[in-house]
Amino acid sequence: MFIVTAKEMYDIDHYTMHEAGLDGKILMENAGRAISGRMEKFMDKSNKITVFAGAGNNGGDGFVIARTLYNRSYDVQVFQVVPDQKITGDAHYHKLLYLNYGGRVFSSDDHGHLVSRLDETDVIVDAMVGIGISGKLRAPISDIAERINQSDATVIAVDVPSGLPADEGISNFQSVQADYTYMVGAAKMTAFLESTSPYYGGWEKVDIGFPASSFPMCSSRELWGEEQYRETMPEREKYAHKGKHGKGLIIGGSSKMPGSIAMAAKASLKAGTGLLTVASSETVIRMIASHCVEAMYQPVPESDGYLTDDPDLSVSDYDAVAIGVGMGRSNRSAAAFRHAVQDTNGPLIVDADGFYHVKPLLDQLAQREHPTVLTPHPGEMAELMDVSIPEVLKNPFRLSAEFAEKYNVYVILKGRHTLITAPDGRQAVNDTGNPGLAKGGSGDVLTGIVHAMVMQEQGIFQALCNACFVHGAAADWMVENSRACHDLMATDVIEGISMVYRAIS
Ligand SMILES: NC(=O)C1=CN([C@@H]2O[C@H](COP(=O)(O)OP(=O)(O)OC[C@H]3O[C@@H](n4cnc5c(N)ncnc54)[C@H](OP(=O)(O)O)[C@@H]3O)[C@@H](O)[C@H]2O)[C@@H](O)CC1
Ligand SMILES: [K+]
Repeated sequence: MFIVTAKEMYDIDHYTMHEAGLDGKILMENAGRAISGRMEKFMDKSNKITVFAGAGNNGGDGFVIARTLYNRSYDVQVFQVVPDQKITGDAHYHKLLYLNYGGRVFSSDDHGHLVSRLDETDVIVDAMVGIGISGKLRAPISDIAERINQSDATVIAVDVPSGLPADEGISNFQSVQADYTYMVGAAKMTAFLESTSPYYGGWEKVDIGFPASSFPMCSSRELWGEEQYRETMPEREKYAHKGKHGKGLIIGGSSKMPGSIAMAAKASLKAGTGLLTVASSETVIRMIASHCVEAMYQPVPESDGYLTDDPDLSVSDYDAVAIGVGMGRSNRSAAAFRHAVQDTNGPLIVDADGFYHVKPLLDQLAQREHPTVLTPHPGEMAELMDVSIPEVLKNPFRLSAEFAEKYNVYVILKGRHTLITAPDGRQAVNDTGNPGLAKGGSGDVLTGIVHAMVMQEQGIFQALCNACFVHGAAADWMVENSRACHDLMATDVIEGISMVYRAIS
């Protein structure tokens, strides 16, 4: 499923109508039919349905929904939230059809009727404003949005909840709070932002006949779910040997944080790494070796509990190197970090305290011949980019793309909707995961899975998307079967990896 901005959606729309030749009235018919069909699955004929219709094509969708349900004997009333003369074009055509079929349209200025109808309404359809919004919701629609939000009825939003644009970057907004949103044709960006996604309620995309080829032409952003995982995840070959699945190195750990690297190592092995070496101080290795007996261990010198550089550590011998987990922010480790950046001869994954060490080296990353992968959460991303955390949360798509392109890195911006970005601008939002993952250790486990995935045969971007998918799906499996979000531990997620591999292949 593609994720679009308003401009991209209008480009898809323009291509469909002017290149492919499908009439806009038919697109609108398809949108309204698809949404009313979905609504019928949870409604019965005793339900009273009230449609709020605006002037644009979003309102036009509302008139089709009203006509379709009215024609199937539902109790439907439409409240028009703009004067008659504002309804033009395809929306006007569908308003007339609705009237010709015998439907009735009321003005939302008739407050008495509006209030009494809302009192008896079971289902509200919000078709006031769609992706054509500009600025904050204006009166009288803003007042109606407030009334809708106070009502006990189930609120169904058409395309977006009125008040939300498709694009990221907003901070001052007022929106309808939907129970469920039917997004038309493609998912909209704001369905994945921390501040705006709750207004969508549950959601799904409805297909209305846009040509399949128009989406990749206009957007390079996808939602990554089971379908994409199944299509791209390589199968384990029957006669493969351990060398075929990657010889990996993880560097990190400090005496105060020995567990992080243990979890990353375990997750890497569980996710498929063929041969794994863990480079850390002897103190750390003593603490963790019995917890991950399958790994090999390479002691490096330490100072005051932090690892220091070992010039003899041949990082170039490994297929992929992950560095940073549990490493701490001591300058004693800076040389070890530089060593890894300069000499790694394959994908390099940087996480956690690694960001502190990588910041002065960002220009060097841009020169690396092999992929570099950074896996920050929003706080770390803000530090890397010298912006505020709210700024990252407001513009995750744009900032990730700018950073990835500037420094030639892949970025995994972690969060409820983890966002994966390639240096060439491709982006994917991971579709799995649950609040149980908001816990210490989750990131270490993800680093381990990413480390394993980049060594399996698949494109690097797909590898990162699949790593995020498996991480979230492992957590989902555990929460569905044996844990709750409250007690899910990072080590449980490692166990869950097996279940994902067994269940989905
Ligand atoms: N062919 C397609 O693309 C398809 C699109 N489809 C549907 O069309 C939708 C896009 O339609 P669209 O472009 O007509 O814009 P739309 O969202 O109805 O908004 C425009 C209206 O909003 C108003 N308005 C603006 N800002 C406002 C504010 N702050 N506060 C209050 N009002 C505000 C603005 O008023 P004005 O500024 O003109 O006075 C104007 O009346 C899309 O989301 C999908 O549902 C489907 O039918 C399938 C095919
Ligand atoms: K809407």
